[in-house]
Amino acid sequence: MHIVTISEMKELETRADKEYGLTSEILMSNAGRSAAELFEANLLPTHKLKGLKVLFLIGPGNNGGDGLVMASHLEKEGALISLYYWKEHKLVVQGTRRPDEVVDETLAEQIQRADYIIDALLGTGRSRPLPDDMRALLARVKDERARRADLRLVAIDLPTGLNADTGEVDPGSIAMDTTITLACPKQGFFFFPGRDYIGDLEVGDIGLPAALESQLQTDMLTGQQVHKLLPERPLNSNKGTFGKVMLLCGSLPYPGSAYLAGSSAARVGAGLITLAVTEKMLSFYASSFHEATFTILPEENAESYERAKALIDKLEGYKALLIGPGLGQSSNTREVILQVLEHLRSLPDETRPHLVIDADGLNNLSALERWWTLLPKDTVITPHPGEMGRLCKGVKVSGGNIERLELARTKAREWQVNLLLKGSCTILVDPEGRTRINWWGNPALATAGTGDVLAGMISGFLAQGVQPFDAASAAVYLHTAAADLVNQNMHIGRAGLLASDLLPNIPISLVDTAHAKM
Ligand SMILES: NC(=O)C1=CN([C@@H]2O[C@H](COP(=O)(O)OP(=O)(O)OC[C@H]3O[C@@H](n4cnc5c(N)ncnc54)[C@H](OP(=O)(O)O)[C@@H]3O)[C@@H](O)[C@H]2O)[C@@H](O)CC1
Ligand SMILES: Nc1ncnc2c1ncn2[C@@H]1O[C@H](COP(=O)(O)OP(=O)(O)O)[C@@H](O)[C@H]1O
Ligand SMILES: [K+]
Repeated sequence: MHIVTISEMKELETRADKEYGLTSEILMSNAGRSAAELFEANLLPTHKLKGLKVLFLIGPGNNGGDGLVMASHLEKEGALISLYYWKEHKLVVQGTRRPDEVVDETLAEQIQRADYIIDALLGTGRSRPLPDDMRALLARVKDERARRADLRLVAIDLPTGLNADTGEVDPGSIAMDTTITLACPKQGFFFFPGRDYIGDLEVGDIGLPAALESQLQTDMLTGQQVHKLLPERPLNSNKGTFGKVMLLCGSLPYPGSAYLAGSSAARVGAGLITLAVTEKMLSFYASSFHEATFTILPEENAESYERAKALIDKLEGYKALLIGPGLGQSSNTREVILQVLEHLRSLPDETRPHLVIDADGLNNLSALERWWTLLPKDTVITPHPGEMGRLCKGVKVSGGNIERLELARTKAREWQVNLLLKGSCTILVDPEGRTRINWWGNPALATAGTGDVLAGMISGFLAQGVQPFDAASAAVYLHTAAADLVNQNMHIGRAGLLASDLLPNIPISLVDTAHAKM
Protein backbone atom coordinates (compact mmCIF):
# COMPACT_ATOMS: atom_id res chain seq x y z
CA MET A 1 0.00 0.00 0.00
CA HIS A 2 1.48 3.31 -1.09
CA ILE A 3 1.97 6.30 1.15
CA VAL A 4 1.54 9.73 -0.46
CA THR A 5 2.47 13.33 0.14
CA ILE A 6 -0.14 16.01 -0.57
CA SER A 7 1.43 16.92 -3.90
CA GLU A 8 1.61 13.25 -4.95
CA MET A 9 -2.09 12.86 -4.08
CA LYS A 10 -3.00 15.95 -6.10
CA GLU A 11 -0.97 14.67 -9.03
CA LEU A 12 -2.77 11.30 -8.86
CA GLU A 13 -6.13 13.09 -8.94
CA THR A 14 -5.12 15.28 -11.87
CA ARG A 15 -3.83 12.32 -13.87
CA ALA A 16 -6.92 10.24 -13.00
CA ASP A 17 -9.04 12.97 -14.60
CA LYS A 18 -6.79 13.57 -17.62
CA GLU A 19 -5.87 9.98 -18.44
CA TYR A 20 -8.94 8.04 -17.27
CA GLY A 21 -11.75 10.59 -17.21
CA LEU A 22 -12.14 10.12 -13.46
CA THR A 23 -13.37 13.59 -12.55
CA SER A 24 -13.25 15.03 -9.07
CA GLU A 25 -17.00 14.36 -8.77
CA ILE A 26 -16.58 10.69 -9.61
CA LEU A 27 -13.70 10.31 -7.16
CA MET A 28 -15.65 12.09 -4.45
CA SER A 29 -18.64 9.89 -5.02
CA ASN A 30 -16.40 6.80 -4.75
CA ALA A 31 -14.72 8.27 -1.67
CA GLY A 32 -17.97 8.91 0.18
CA ARG A 33 -19.36 5.50 -0.71
CA SER A 34 -16.24 3.63 0.34
CA ALA A 35 -16.04 5.61 3.61
CA ALA A 36 -19.65 4.60 4.32
CA GLU A 37 -18.92 0.95 3.53
CA LEU A 38 -15.84 0.83 5.75
CA PHE A 39 -17.73 2.58 8.51
CA GLU A 40 -20.49 -0.01 8.43
CA ALA A 41 -18.20 -3.02 7.99
CA ASN A 42 -15.39 -2.23 10.42
CA LEU A 43 -16.50 0.41 12.90
CA LEU A 44 -19.79 -0.96 14.11
CA PRO A 45 -19.01 -4.13 16.09
CA THR A 46 -21.81 -3.49 18.57
CA HIS A 47 -24.06 -0.83 17.05
CA LYS A 48 -26.54 -1.29 14.22
CA LEU A 49 -26.64 1.40 11.56
CA LYS A 50 -30.42 1.67 11.87
CA GLY A 51 -31.18 4.41 14.37
CA LEU A 52 -27.49 5.27 14.90
CA LYS A 53 -27.10 9.01 15.57
CA VAL A 54 -24.31 10.42 13.41
CA LEU A 55 -23.38 14.10 13.32
CA PHE A 56 -21.31 15.24 10.32
CA LEU A 57 -19.19 18.41 10.53
CA ILE A 58 -19.04 19.63 6.95
CA GLY A 59 -16.26 21.88 5.64
CA PRO A 60 -16.24 24.15 2.56
CA GLY A 61 -14.16 22.01 0.16
CA ASN A 62 -14.04 18.47 -1.21
CA ASN A 63 -13.47 16.96 2.23
CA GLY A 64 -16.89 18.31 3.17
CA GLY A 65 -18.16 16.90 -0.15
CA ASP A 66 -16.92 13.44 0.82
CA GLY A 67 -18.78 13.84 4.11
CA LEU A 68 -22.05 14.67 2.35
CA VAL A 69 -21.82 11.61 0.09
CA MET A 70 -20.99 9.36 3.06
CA ALA A 71 -23.88 10.84 5.04
CA SER A 72 -26.38 10.16 2.28
CA HIS A 73 -25.28 6.50 2.10
CA LEU A 74 -25.61 6.06 5.86
CA GLU A 75 -28.99 7.77 5.84
CA LYS A 76 -30.27 5.32 3.21
CA GLU A 77 -29.24 2.50 5.54
CA GLY A 78 -31.32 3.95 8.36
CA ALA A 79 -28.83 6.09 10.33
CA LEU A 80 -30.16 9.32 11.88
CA ILE A 81 -28.00 11.96 10.24
CA SER A 82 -27.37 15.57 11.25
CA LEU A 83 -25.21 17.87 9.16
CA TYR A 84 -23.49 20.94 10.52
CA TYR A 85 -22.17 23.21 7.76
CA TRP A 86 -19.34 25.02 9.46
CA LYS A 87 -18.95 27.94 7.06
CA GLU A 88 -22.67 28.71 6.84
CA HIS A 89 -23.35 27.95 10.54
CA LYS A 90 -26.23 25.88 9.27
CA LEU A 91 -27.61 22.80 10.93
CA VAL A 92 -29.75 20.21 9.16
CA VAL A 93 -31.19 17.58 11.46
CA GLN A 94 -32.55 14.46 9.76
CA GLY A 95 -33.57 16.44 6.71
CA THR A 96 -35.10 19.36 8.62
CA ARG A 97 -33.26 22.64 8.53
CA ARG A 98 -33.38 24.34 11.94
CA PRO A 99 -33.87 28.13 12.16
CA ASP A 100 -30.49 29.88 12.36
CA GLU A 101 -31.08 31.65 15.65
CA VAL A 102 -31.21 28.43 17.66
CA VAL A 103 -28.30 26.75 15.87
CA ASP A 104 -25.90 27.04 18.75
CA GLU A 105 -28.25 25.43 21.21
CA THR A 106 -29.37 22.71 18.84
CA LEU A 107 -25.79 22.04 17.78
CA ALA A 108 -24.98 21.47 21.46
CA GLU A 109 -27.91 19.05 21.63
CA GLN A 110 -26.70 17.20 18.53
CA ILE A 111 -23.20 16.89 19.92
CA GLN A 112 -24.58 15.53 23.18
CA ARG A 113 -26.82 12.92 21.57
CA ALA A 114 -24.47 11.72 18.80
CA ASP A 115 -23.13 8.16 18.80
CA TYR A 116 -20.58 9.20 16.18
CA ILE A 117 -19.21 12.58 15.09
CA ILE A 118 -17.61 12.64 11.65
CA ASP A 119 -14.92 15.22 10.94
CA ALA A 120 -15.38 16.22 7.28
CA LEU A 121 -14.17 19.78 7.85
CA LEU A 122 -10.79 19.90 6.11
CA GLY A 123 -8.54 17.39 4.41
CA THR A 124 -5.46 17.79 2.26
CA GLY A 125 -6.55 21.29 1.17
CA ARG A 126 -5.97 22.93 4.53
CA SER A 127 -3.84 25.94 3.71
CA ARG A 128 -3.49 28.00 6.90
CA PRO A 129 -4.03 27.84 10.67
CA LEU A 130 -7.57 26.90 11.63
CA PRO A 131 -9.90 29.84 12.26
CA ASP A 132 -11.01 30.45 15.84
CA ASP A 133 -14.59 29.33 15.31
CA MET A 134 -13.43 26.01 13.82
CA ARG A 135 -11.09 25.48 16.76
CA ALA A 136 -13.97 26.28 19.11
CA LEU A 137 -16.21 23.73 17.35
CA LEU A 138 -13.54 21.05 17.61
CA ALA A 139 -12.96 21.93 21.27
CA ARG A 140 -16.65 21.30 22.00
CA VAL A 141 -16.38 17.90 20.35
CA LYS A 142 -13.22 17.12 22.31
CA ASP A 143 -14.90 18.05 25.60
CA GLU A 144 -17.87 15.84 24.81
CA ARG A 145 -15.54 12.93 23.94
CA ALA A 146 -13.77 13.41 27.28
CA ARG A 147 -17.13 13.41 29.08
CA ARG A 148 -18.56 10.41 27.23
CA ALA A 149 -16.26 7.49 26.45
CA ASP A 150 -18.84 5.84 24.18
CA LEU A 151 -18.84 8.77 21.75
CA ARG A 152 -16.69 7.89 18.72
CA LEU A 153 -14.86 10.39 16.54
CA VAL A 154 -14.06 9.56 12.93
CA ALA A 155 -12.06 11.68 10.48
CA ILE A 156 -12.58 11.52 6.76
CA ASP A 157 -9.24 11.46 4.94
CA LEU A 158 -7.40 13.05 7.89
CA PRO A 159 -8.07 14.80 11.18
CA THR A 160 -8.73 18.47 10.47
CA GLY A 161 -5.64 20.63 10.93
CA LEU A 162 -3.12 17.80 10.63
CA ASN A 163 -0.35 18.52 8.14
CA ALA A 164 -0.57 15.49 5.85
CA ASP A 165 3.10 15.83 4.83
CA THR A 166 4.84 16.41 8.15
CA GLY A 167 2.52 15.21 10.92
CA GLU A 168 2.46 18.64 12.54
CA VAL A 169 -0.93 19.58 13.95
CA ASP A 170 -2.86 22.79 14.47
CA PRO A 171 -3.51 23.66 18.14
CA GLY A 172 -7.21 23.15 17.36
CA SER A 173 -6.81 19.60 15.99
CA ILE A 174 -8.29 16.79 18.04
CA ALA A 175 -7.42 13.09 18.27
CA MET A 176 -9.72 10.70 16.43
CA ASP A 177 -10.78 7.16 17.29
CA THR A 178 -10.57 6.24 13.61
CA THR A 179 -9.38 7.91 10.43
CA ILE A 180 -10.86 6.67 7.17
CA THR A 181 -8.29 7.91 4.71
CA LEU A 182 -8.94 7.95 0.99
CA ALA A 183 -6.91 6.16 -1.67
CA CYS A 184 -3.59 6.10 0.23
CA PRO A 185 -2.37 6.81 3.77
CA LYS A 186 -0.74 10.23 3.93
CA GLN A 187 2.92 10.62 4.88
CA GLY A 188 2.14 12.80 7.92
CA PHE A 189 0.25 9.93 9.62
CA PHE A 190 3.53 8.18 10.39
CA PHE A 191 5.22 11.00 12.23
CA PHE A 192 4.59 12.69 15.55
CA PRO A 193 2.61 14.44 16.79
CA GLY A 194 0.26 13.49 13.92
CA ARG A 195 0.51 9.74 14.58
CA ASP A 196 -1.26 10.24 17.90
CA TYR A 197 -4.26 11.90 16.23
CA ILE A 198 -5.15 9.20 13.71
CA GLY A 199 -6.54 6.43 15.92
CA ASP A 200 -7.30 3.24 13.99
CA LEU A 201 -6.51 3.58 10.31
CA GLU A 202 -8.90 2.49 7.56
CA VAL A 203 -8.11 3.03 3.88
CA GLY A 204 -10.96 3.63 1.43
CA ASP A 205 -10.74 2.72 -2.24
CA ILE A 206 -11.67 5.66 -4.51
CA GLY A 207 -11.16 3.73 -7.73
CA LEU A 208 -7.76 5.10 -8.81
CA PRO A 209 -6.24 2.77 -11.42
CA ALA A 210 -3.26 0.89 -9.95
CA ALA A 211 -1.07 1.97 -12.89
CA LEU A 212 -1.21 5.55 -11.65
CA GLU A 213 0.51 4.59 -8.43
CA SER A 214 3.43 2.78 -10.02
CA GLN A 215 5.79 5.75 -9.62
CA LEU A 216 5.30 6.03 -5.87
CA GLN A 217 8.40 5.04 -3.90
CA THR A 218 7.03 4.84 -0.36
CA ASP A 219 4.93 1.99 1.03
CA MET A 220 3.16 1.22 4.26
CA LEU A 221 3.95 -2.30 5.46
CA THR A 222 0.84 -4.45 5.44
CA GLY A 223 0.11 -8.03 6.42
CA GLN A 224 -1.04 -8.87 2.90
CA GLN A 225 2.24 -7.60 1.44
CA VAL A 226 4.34 -9.42 4.06
CA HIS A 227 2.41 -12.63 3.45
CA LYS A 228 3.71 -12.59 -0.12
CA LEU A 229 7.30 -12.10 1.08
CA LEU A 230 7.34 -15.13 3.38
CA PRO A 231 9.51 -18.04 2.26
CA GLU A 232 7.98 -21.20 0.85
CA ARG A 233 7.82 -24.17 3.24
CA PRO A 234 7.72 -27.21 0.95
CA LEU A 235 6.66 -30.56 2.43
CA ASN A 236 9.75 -32.14 0.90
CA SER A 237 12.24 -30.35 3.13
CA ASN A 238 14.62 -30.74 6.04
CA LYS A 239 16.51 -28.35 8.26
CA GLY A 240 19.09 -27.84 5.54
CA THR A 241 16.36 -26.41 3.30
CA PHE A 242 15.79 -23.46 5.59
CA GLY A 243 19.28 -22.20 6.10
CA LYS A 244 21.79 -21.73 8.89
CA VAL A 245 22.29 -18.57 10.93
CA MET A 246 25.52 -17.70 12.73
CA LEU A 247 25.35 -15.14 15.52
CA LEU A 248 28.26 -13.14 16.84
CA CYS A 249 26.29 -11.75 19.76
CA GLY A 250 26.25 -11.66 23.56
CA SER A 251 29.01 -11.06 26.08
CA LEU A 252 29.32 -11.28 29.84
CA PRO A 253 27.21 -8.24 30.73
CA TYR A 254 24.60 -8.97 28.02
CA PRO A 255 24.19 -12.73 27.69
CA GLY A 256 20.45 -12.64 26.92
CA SER A 257 20.93 -10.91 23.57
CA ALA A 258 22.27 -13.99 21.82
CA TYR A 259 19.46 -16.13 23.22
CA LEU A 260 16.75 -13.66 22.13
CA ALA A 261 18.21 -13.10 18.67
CA GLY A 262 18.97 -16.78 18.05
CA SER A 263 15.55 -17.97 19.21
CA SER A 264 13.87 -15.36 17.04
CA ALA A 265 15.77 -16.55 13.97
CA ALA A 266 14.45 -20.05 14.69
CA ARG A 267 10.94 -18.73 15.35
CA VAL A 268 10.69 -17.31 11.83
CA GLY A 269 11.74 -20.69 10.46
CA ALA A 270 15.55 -20.81 10.06
CA GLY A 271 16.82 -24.41 10.00
CA LEU A 272 19.78 -24.17 12.36
CA ILE A 273 21.10 -21.59 14.79
CA THR A 274 24.74 -21.34 15.83
CA LEU A 275 26.00 -19.05 18.54
CA ALA A 276 29.65 -18.07 18.31
CA VAL A 277 30.56 -17.70 21.99
CA THR A 278 33.49 -18.04 24.37
CA GLU A 279 33.80 -21.09 26.58
CA LYS A 280 33.02 -18.91 29.59
CA MET A 281 29.62 -18.08 28.09
CA LEU A 282 28.85 -21.59 26.87
CA SER A 283 27.50 -22.93 30.16
CA PHE A 284 24.98 -20.08 30.30
CA TYR A 285 23.61 -20.73 26.83
CA ALA A 286 23.81 -24.51 26.99
CA SER A 287 21.40 -24.47 29.93
CA SER A 288 19.00 -21.84 28.54
CA PHE A 289 18.99 -22.40 24.77
CA HIS A 290 18.73 -26.12 24.14
CA GLU A 291 18.11 -25.88 20.41
CA ALA A 292 21.26 -23.90 19.58
CA THR A 293 24.55 -25.26 18.31
CA PHE A 294 27.80 -23.53 19.22
CA THR A 295 31.07 -22.36 17.74
CA ILE A 296 33.60 -21.83 20.50
CA LEU A 297 35.66 -18.65 20.28
CA PRO A 298 38.83 -17.74 22.21
CA GLU A 299 38.21 -15.55 25.28
CA GLU A 300 37.80 -11.83 24.74
CA ASN A 301 41.35 -11.00 25.78
CA ALA A 302 42.82 -13.26 23.05
CA GLU A 303 44.38 -11.69 19.96
CA SER A 304 41.71 -10.30 17.66
CA TYR A 305 42.95 -12.30 14.65
CA GLU A 306 42.52 -15.54 16.64
CA ARG A 307 39.00 -14.58 17.62
CA ALA A 308 38.12 -13.57 14.06
CA LYS A 309 39.73 -16.69 12.57
CA ALA A 310 37.78 -19.01 14.84
CA LEU A 311 34.56 -17.53 13.49
CA ILE A 312 35.64 -17.25 9.85
CA ASP A 313 36.77 -20.89 9.81
CA LYS A 314 33.23 -21.99 10.68
CA LEU A 315 31.27 -19.65 8.42
CA GLU A 316 31.11 -21.83 5.34
CA GLY A 317 27.59 -22.97 4.55
CA TYR A 318 25.92 -20.27 6.64
CA LYS A 319 23.31 -18.19 4.82
CA ALA A 320 23.12 -15.38 7.37
CA LEU A 321 25.38 -13.76 9.91
CA LEU A 322 24.16 -11.45 12.65
CA ILE A 323 26.75 -9.28 14.36
CA GLY A 324 26.13 -7.08 17.32
CA PRO A 325 23.40 -7.58 19.90
CA GLY A 326 25.06 -7.60 23.33
CA LEU A 327 28.52 -7.95 21.82
CA GLY A 328 30.18 -5.21 23.88
CA GLN A 329 32.52 -2.49 22.67
CA SER A 330 36.31 -2.56 22.71
CA SER A 331 39.11 -1.97 20.24
CA ASN A 332 39.77 -5.72 20.19
CA THR A 333 36.13 -6.50 19.30
CA ARG A 334 36.19 -3.75 16.66
CA GLU A 335 39.24 -5.45 15.12
CA VAL A 336 37.41 -8.77 15.09
CA ILE A 337 34.48 -7.18 13.27
CA LEU A 338 36.79 -5.54 10.72
CA GLN A 339 38.49 -8.84 9.95
CA VAL A 340 35.17 -10.62 9.56
CA LEU A 341 33.96 -7.85 7.22
CA GLU A 342 37.14 -8.15 5.18
CA HIS A 343 36.58 -11.88 4.85
CA LEU A 344 32.95 -11.38 3.78
CA ARG A 345 33.97 -8.82 1.15
CA SER A 346 36.41 -11.32 -0.29
CA LEU A 347 33.71 -13.96 -0.87
CA PRO A 348 31.71 -14.26 -4.10
CA ASP A 349 28.05 -13.16 -3.84
CA GLU A 350 26.75 -16.76 -4.08
CA THR A 351 28.57 -18.06 -1.03
CA ARG A 352 28.66 -14.95 1.15
CA PRO A 353 26.33 -15.10 4.15
CA HIS A 354 23.90 -12.17 4.23
CA LEU A 355 24.94 -9.77 6.94
CA VAL A 356 22.87 -7.98 9.59
CA ILE A 357 24.62 -5.52 11.89
CA ASP A 358 22.82 -4.25 14.97
CA ALA A 359 23.52 -2.63 18.34
CA ASP A 360 27.18 -2.95 19.43
CA GLY A 361 28.12 -4.07 15.95
CA LEU A 362 27.10 -0.57 14.86
CA ASN A 363 28.53 1.14 17.93
CA ASN A 364 31.94 -0.43 17.27
CA LEU A 365 31.83 0.61 13.63
CA SER A 366 30.70 4.16 14.32
CA ALA A 367 34.08 4.94 15.88
CA LEU A 368 35.67 4.56 12.43
CA GLU A 369 35.86 7.04 9.56
CA ARG A 370 33.86 6.00 6.48
CA TRP A 371 32.90 2.73 8.16
CA TRP A 372 30.28 2.04 5.48
CA THR A 373 32.96 1.44 2.86
CA LEU A 374 33.91 -1.70 4.81
CA LEU A 375 30.54 -3.41 4.46
CA PRO A 376 29.82 -6.17 1.96
CA LYS A 377 27.08 -5.54 -0.58
CA ASP A 378 23.46 -5.60 0.60
CA THR A 379 24.16 -5.40 4.32
CA VAL A 380 21.18 -4.71 6.60
CA ILE A 381 21.80 -2.30 9.47
CA THR A 382 19.25 -1.73 12.20
CA PRO A 383 20.08 1.32 14.34
CA HIS A 384 17.77 2.82 16.94
CA PRO A 385 17.86 6.64 17.01
CA GLY A 386 20.81 6.72 19.44
CA GLU A 387 22.87 4.35 17.32
CA MET A 388 21.88 6.26 14.18
CA GLY A 389 23.12 9.45 15.80
CA ARG A 390 26.49 7.80 16.46
CA LEU A 391 26.70 6.45 12.90
CA CYS A 392 26.05 10.00 11.67
CA LYS A 393 28.82 11.30 13.92
CA GLY A 394 26.81 12.98 16.62
CA VAL A 395 23.73 14.12 14.71
CA LYS A 396 20.69 14.18 16.99
CA VAL A 397 18.13 11.76 15.54
CA SER A 398 14.48 12.14 16.47
CA GLY A 399 12.48 9.21 17.75
CA GLY A 400 9.45 9.95 15.60
CA ASN A 401 9.45 13.28 13.80
CA ILE A 402 9.47 13.86 10.08
CA GLU A 403 13.18 14.76 9.85
CA ARG A 404 14.07 11.09 10.39
CA LEU A 405 12.55 10.20 6.99
CA GLU A 406 14.85 12.46 4.99
CA LEU A 407 17.83 11.40 7.10
CA ALA A 408 17.10 7.70 6.53
CA ARG A 409 16.72 8.24 2.79
CA THR A 410 19.91 10.24 2.47
CA LYS A 411 22.00 7.85 4.53
CA ALA A 412 20.74 4.60 2.95
CA ARG A 413 21.84 5.98 -0.42
CA GLU A 414 25.13 7.40 0.83
CA TRP A 415 26.04 4.24 2.78
CA GLN A 416 24.54 1.86 0.16
CA VAL A 417 22.87 -0.24 2.83
CA ASN A 418 19.44 -1.53 3.66
CA LEU A 419 18.77 0.83 6.52
CA LEU A 420 16.17 0.10 9.15
CA LEU A 421 15.75 3.10 11.43
CA LYS A 422 13.89 1.87 14.51
CA GLY A 423 11.27 3.79 16.42
CA SER A 424 7.57 3.72 17.00
CA CYS A 425 7.04 3.95 13.21
CA THR A 426 10.14 2.17 11.94
CA ILE A 427 11.45 3.33 8.55
CA LEU A 428 13.18 1.04 6.05
CA VAL A 429 15.09 2.36 3.05
CA ASP A 430 17.01 0.31 0.51
CA PRO A 431 20.19 1.52 -1.26
CA GLU A 432 18.11 2.92 -4.16
CA GLY A 433 15.83 4.89 -1.85
CA ARG A 434 12.79 2.60 -1.92
CA THR A 435 11.06 3.28 1.39
CA ARG A 436 8.73 1.29 3.62
CA ILE A 437 7.24 2.56 6.86
CA ASN A 438 5.67 0.49 9.62
CA TRP A 439 2.38 1.72 11.03
CA TRP A 440 1.81 -1.07 13.53
CA GLY A 441 2.94 -1.87 17.05
CA ASN A 442 2.55 -0.44 20.49
CA PRO A 443 4.67 1.08 23.26
CA ALA A 444 4.91 -2.22 25.14
CA LEU A 445 7.74 -2.89 22.67
CA ALA A 446 9.77 -0.08 24.24
CA THR A 447 11.68 -2.43 26.53
CA ALA A 448 15.18 -3.88 26.47
CA GLY A 449 15.76 -6.88 24.26
CA THR A 450 13.03 -6.32 21.67
CA GLY A 451 15.63 -5.00 19.23
CA ASP A 452 17.60 -8.26 19.62
CA VAL A 453 14.46 -10.16 18.69
CA LEU A 454 14.01 -8.02 15.57
CA ALA A 455 17.61 -8.49 14.43
CA GLY A 456 17.28 -12.26 14.94
CA MET A 457 14.09 -12.37 12.88
CA ILE A 458 15.76 -10.58 9.97
CA SER A 459 18.66 -13.03 9.97
CA GLY A 460 16.22 -15.95 10.15
CA PHE A 461 14.48 -14.75 6.99
CA LEU A 462 17.80 -14.16 5.25
CA ALA A 463 18.79 -17.75 6.01
CA GLN A 464 15.66 -18.86 4.17
CA GLY A 465 16.63 -16.94 1.06
CA VAL A 466 14.41 -13.88 1.46
CA GLN A 467 16.04 -10.81 -0.14
CA PRO A 468 17.57 -8.40 2.39
CA PHE A 469 15.11 -5.51 2.07
CA ASP A 470 12.17 -7.91 2.12
CA ALA A 471 13.63 -9.87 5.04
CA ALA A 472 13.93 -6.66 7.04
CA SER A 473 10.42 -5.57 6.01
CA ALA A 474 8.80 -8.86 6.96
CA ALA A 475 10.62 -8.89 10.29
CA VAL A 476 9.59 -5.34 11.19
CA TYR A 477 5.93 -5.98 10.46
CA LEU A 478 5.81 -9.37 12.20
CA HIS A 479 7.72 -8.08 15.24
CA THR A 480 4.98 -5.52 15.86
CA ALA A 481 2.26 -8.03 15.01
CA ALA A 482 3.75 -10.39 17.62
CA ALA A 483 3.74 -7.56 20.16
CA ASP A 484 0.05 -6.92 19.47
CA LEU A 485 -0.62 -10.64 19.98
CA VAL A 486 1.17 -10.53 23.35
CA ASN A 487 -1.07 -7.63 24.35
CA GLN A 488 -4.23 -9.46 23.32
CA ASN A 489 -3.34 -12.87 24.69
CA MET A 490 -1.87 -11.69 27.99
CA HIS A 491 -4.50 -8.96 28.35
CA ILE A 492 -1.84 -6.34 28.97
CA GLY A 493 -1.90 -2.73 27.92
CA ARG A 494 0.97 -0.54 26.87
CA ALA A 495 3.39 -1.85 29.50
CA GLY A 496 4.78 -5.05 30.90
CA LEU A 497 5.87 -6.99 27.82
CA LEU A 498 9.10 -8.99 28.11
CA ALA A 499 11.11 -9.37 24.92
CA SER A 500 10.93 -13.16 25.43
CA ASP A 501 7.09 -12.97 25.38
CA LEU A 502 7.41 -12.16 21.69
CA LEU A 503 9.08 -15.48 20.90
CA PRO A 504 6.10 -17.90 20.96
CA ASN A 505 3.94 -15.28 19.24
CA ILE A 506 6.23 -14.86 16.24
CA PRO A 507 5.07 -18.06 14.47
CA ILE A 508 1.44 -17.10 15.14
CA SER A 509 2.03 -13.71 13.56
CA LEU A 510 3.34 -15.47 10.44
CA VAL A 511 0.16 -17.52 10.16
CA ASP A 512 -2.03 -14.47 10.78
CA THR A 513 -0.71 -12.70 7.69
CA ALA A 514 -2.81 -15.09 5.61
CA HIS A 515 -6.00 -13.40 6.89
CA ALA A 516 -4.73 -9.83 7.28
CA LYS A 517 -7.43 -7.21 6.66
CA MET A 518 -4.88 -5.03 4.87
N1 LIG B 1 -9.65 16.45 -5.36
C1 LIG B 1 -10.13 15.23 -5.58
O1 LIG B 1 -10.24 14.81 -6.69
C2 LIG B 1 -10.52 14.40 -4.43
C3 LIG B 1 -10.46 14.89 -3.15
N2 LIG B 1 -10.88 14.20 -2.09
C4 LIG B 1 -11.17 14.82 -0.83
O2 LIG B 1 -11.00 16.19 -0.91
C5 LIG B 1 -10.03 16.64 0.02
C6 LIG B 1 -9.23 17.71 -0.59
O3 LIG B 1 -10.17 18.62 -1.08
P1 LIG B 1 -9.86 20.16 -1.22
O4 LIG B 1 -8.66 20.33 -2.03
O5 LIG B 1 -11.11 20.80 -1.66
O6 LIG B 1 -9.49 20.54 0.25
P2 LIG B 1 -10.23 20.55 1.66
O7 LIG B 1 -9.35 19.85 2.59
O8 LIG B 1 -11.65 20.13 1.58
O9 LIG B 1 -10.15 22.07 2.06
C7 LIG B 1 -10.21 23.11 1.11
C8 LIG B 1 -11.30 24.06 1.49
O10 LIG B 1 -11.07 24.51 2.80
C9 LIG B 1 -10.75 25.91 2.81
N3 LIG B 1 -9.65 26.06 3.74
C10 LIG B 1 -8.37 25.69 3.59
N4 LIG B 1 -7.68 25.90 4.72
C11 LIG B 1 -8.56 26.39 5.60
C12 LIG B 1 -8.46 26.80 6.94
N5 LIG B 1 -7.33 26.70 7.61
N6 LIG B 1 -9.54 27.25 7.53
C13 LIG B 1 -10.72 27.32 6.89
N7 LIG B 1 -10.87 26.96 5.61
C14 LIG B 1 -9.82 26.51 4.98
C15 LIG B 1 -10.45 26.27 1.40
O11 LIG B 1 -10.90 27.57 1.24
P3 LIG B 1 -9.95 28.74 0.66
O12 LIG B 1 -8.55 28.43 1.06
O13 LIG B 1 -10.17 28.66 -0.81
O14 LIG B 1 -10.49 29.95 1.28
C16 LIG B 1 -11.32 25.28 0.63
O15 LIG B 1 -12.64 25.72 0.57
C17 LIG B 1 -9.26 15.43 0.41
O16 LIG B 1 -8.73 15.53 1.70
C18 LIG B 1 -10.32 14.37 0.31
O17 LIG B 1 -11.12 14.37 1.47
C19 LIG B 1 -11.38 12.85 -2.27
O18 LIG B 1 -12.75 12.96 -2.37
C20 LIG B 1 -10.84 12.18 -3.49
C21 LIG B 1 -10.95 13.01 -4.68
N1 LIG C 1 6.66 3.10 21.19
C1 LIG C 1 6.97 2.09 20.37
N2 LIG C 1 6.05 1.63 19.50
C2 LIG C 1 6.35 0.63 18.65
N3 LIG C 1 7.55 0.02 18.61
C3 LIG C 1 8.50 0.43 19.43
C4 LIG C 1 8.27 1.49 20.35
N4 LIG C 1 9.41 1.70 21.05
C5 LIG C 1 10.31 0.80 20.60
N5 LIG C 1 9.77 0.04 19.63
C6 LIG C 1 10.46 -1.02 18.89
O1 LIG C 1 11.14 -1.85 19.83
C7 LIG C 1 12.44 -2.20 19.35
C8 LIG C 1 13.50 -1.67 20.32
O2 LIG C 1 14.77 -1.93 19.83
P1 LIG C 1 16.09 -1.43 20.55
O3 LIG C 1 15.94 -0.02 20.95
O4 LIG C 1 17.22 -1.80 19.68
O5 LIG C 1 16.09 -2.32 21.87
P2 LIG C 1 17.19 -3.32 22.48
O6 LIG C 1 18.51 -2.89 21.94
O7 LIG C 1 17.08 -3.13 23.95
O8 LIG C 1 16.80 -4.67 22.08
C9 LIG C 1 12.55 -1.60 17.95
O9 LIG C 1 12.14 -2.55 17.00
C10 LIG C 1 11.55 -0.45 17.99
O10 LIG C 1 11.07 -0.11 16.71
K1 LIG D 1 -11.27 15.72 7.87
